[in-house]
Amino acid sequence: MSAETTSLMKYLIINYRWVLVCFFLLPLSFLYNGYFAIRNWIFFKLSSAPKNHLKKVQSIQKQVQEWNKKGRKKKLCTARPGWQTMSFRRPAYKNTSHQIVVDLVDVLEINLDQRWVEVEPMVTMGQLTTVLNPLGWTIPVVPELDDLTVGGLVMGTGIESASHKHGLFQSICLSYEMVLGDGSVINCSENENSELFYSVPWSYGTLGILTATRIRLIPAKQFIKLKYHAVHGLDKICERFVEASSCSDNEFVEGILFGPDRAVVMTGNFTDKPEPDKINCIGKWYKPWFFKHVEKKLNPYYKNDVEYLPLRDYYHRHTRSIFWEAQDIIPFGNNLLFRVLLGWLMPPKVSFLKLTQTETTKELYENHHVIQDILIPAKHLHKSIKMFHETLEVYPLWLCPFYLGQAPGMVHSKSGKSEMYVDVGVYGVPKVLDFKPEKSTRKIEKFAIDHDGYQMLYADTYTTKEEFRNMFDHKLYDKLRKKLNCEDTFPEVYEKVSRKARI
Ligand SMILES: Cc1cc2nc3c(=O)[nH]c(=O)nc-3n(C[C@H](O)[C@H](O)[C@H](O)COP(=O)(O)OP(=O)(O)OC[C@H]3O[C@@H](n4cnc5c(N)ncnc54)[C@H](O)[C@@H]3O)c2cc1C
Ligand SMILES: NC(=O)C1=CN([C@@H]2O[C@H](COP(=O)(O)OP(=O)(O)OC[C@H]3O[C@@H](n4cnc5c(N)ncnc54)[C@H](OP(=O)(O)O)[C@@H]3O)[C@@H](O)[C@H]2O)C=CC1
Ligand SMILES: CC(C)=CCC[C@@H](C)[C@H]1CC[C@H]2C3=C(CC[C@]12C)[C@@]1(C)CC[C@H](O)C[C@@H]1CC3
Repeated sequence: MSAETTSLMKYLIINYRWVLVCFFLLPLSFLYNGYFAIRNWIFFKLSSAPKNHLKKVQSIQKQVQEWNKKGRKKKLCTARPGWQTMSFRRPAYKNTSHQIVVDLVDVLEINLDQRWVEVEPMVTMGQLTTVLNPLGWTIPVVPELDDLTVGGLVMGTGIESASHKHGLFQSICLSYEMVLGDGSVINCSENENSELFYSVPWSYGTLGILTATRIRLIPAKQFIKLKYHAVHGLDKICERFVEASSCSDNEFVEGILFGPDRAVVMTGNFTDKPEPDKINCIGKWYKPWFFKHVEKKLNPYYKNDVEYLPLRDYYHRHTRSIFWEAQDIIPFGNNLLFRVLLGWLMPPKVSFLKLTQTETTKELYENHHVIQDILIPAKHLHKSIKMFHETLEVYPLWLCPFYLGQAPGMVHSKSGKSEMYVDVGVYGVPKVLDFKPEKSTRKIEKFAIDHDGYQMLYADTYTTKEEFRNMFDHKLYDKLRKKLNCEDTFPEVYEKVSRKARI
């Protein structure tokens, strides 16, 4: 192909990706989701899920036992296709691993007396809210994006705007059922095999295969009363955000920084008594993208600083626009006409976007786009925002507070006492002229390490193995790896998440 043709192709792929997305990926996403909704519903009406679970776990045990009999030639990972995982990259290690089929996609039991729900690891956040919310219950932390799986959230991490109260996703899990490298099944919780229980989070499936988990339930009301606080000036923004995060009356706290000195801090509470004229069904297909709606609150003209959002609309408020990523995929996606005509098909499935992205798209995102979540003690919030501005100048920034306790494991507060942390989510095109993926990311990683912080590992990590072990506490993890003979069974976490492990 001539150079002119190649550059024309690249131009079209980059500037007209929306054609593929709107005419193919949106309808396909709708059909795919529709199929699974019906399939789930049938399985639950038949209440077949709980009965099948034991058989499905035995099939995993059998796969592991056969792998053992054949001499444990390759290390284990799940057979979930790499294009389906909620991260920009694909796991390269799957091609050289022994893949275990983990077909565990169901909600098993809802125990309202003891207030827990038992789910299989491939259950998604969308599935769980569909099930629980109509019953008047919820899990305390509901990570955004429908397609996040419980297994991925347990083995990696999960966060949302209730995390300042309830912690990261692993803090709401009561127990895990796992198949170990020798094919045995083990249960762990705070009171049973507790060292394994605390080692599972952030272990990325390198201690065993998760087959079920019990998650705490709390009563849910049908609306969230959401207050928008427009704040100007970085000092005031940090002060207001940290104050809101520390206020126990707030059940939900979130911030969106629209520029170095302007933000909207949002505080929310459950309610069943909405003021009718202030109900905003923000999840409706024709409604503006949530972050765009929030941005308008910066304008003093928009007086309405209190709204009532239906619960599921609130939980998935960023899903339709994939936070603010959809604007780089469908630039006119927030246009009223588009929303009215095609908004009901949004969002395109992240996995389909990943499956269909060309080398050109990938290169564009690699060199001109950042997707990172850095977890920093709240006392360093001001410094971290300035660092992000100097290093990247990407806006909006997502600010999500979370309570980080002292529990042992790879991620815990490093100050000797529980403290408030903030997830600073950076998703977008850097405006700085000297952005270089590796150099800029390593600068952010160093800032995190130097300030007792962490990096979410769905994102690219350029840390060396030594820096990685410096960021994440491997003491208990190494002990369990040895105790469970994981050395020749599962790769280490670093071998699954490092930049070299993903393509
Ligand atoms: C455990 C469970 C899992 C579910 N998972 C999904 C899902 O993933 N996707 C989806 O679209 N809908 C799911 N549902 C929703 C279900 O299909 C109903 O729409 C929802 O439970 C509303 O309940 P109901 O009041 O109509 O009565 P029913 O659903 O008939 O439930 C009455 C009671 O029976 C028990 N029960 C019902 N179904 C199950 C089951 N499958 N397993 C165990 N106990 C059950 C529960 O205690 C429930 O409260 C689930 C429901 C339950 C209880
Ligand atoms: N709001 C939020 O909190 C958000 C979080 N995220 C990120 O997305 C991630 C989840 O993505 P998702 O696609 O659901 O997960 P993935 O499929 O990406 O899985 C993440 C890791 O968990 C391992 N894993 C998953 N299921 C099992 C299991 N049953 N047994 C053993 N190991 C398992 C995978 O191992 P293997 O490679 O062997 O399959 C993989 O290493 C989270 O960790 C989080 O970092 C992204 C967006 C929002
Ligand atoms: C809230 C937290 C903790 C994280 C949110 C992360 C998400 C914004 C990203 C996780 C995976 C990302 C992918 C994309 C956009 C941003 C995420 C959803 C793409 C859809 C961007 C376009 C590419 O072509 C494919 C990407 C797949 C992963």
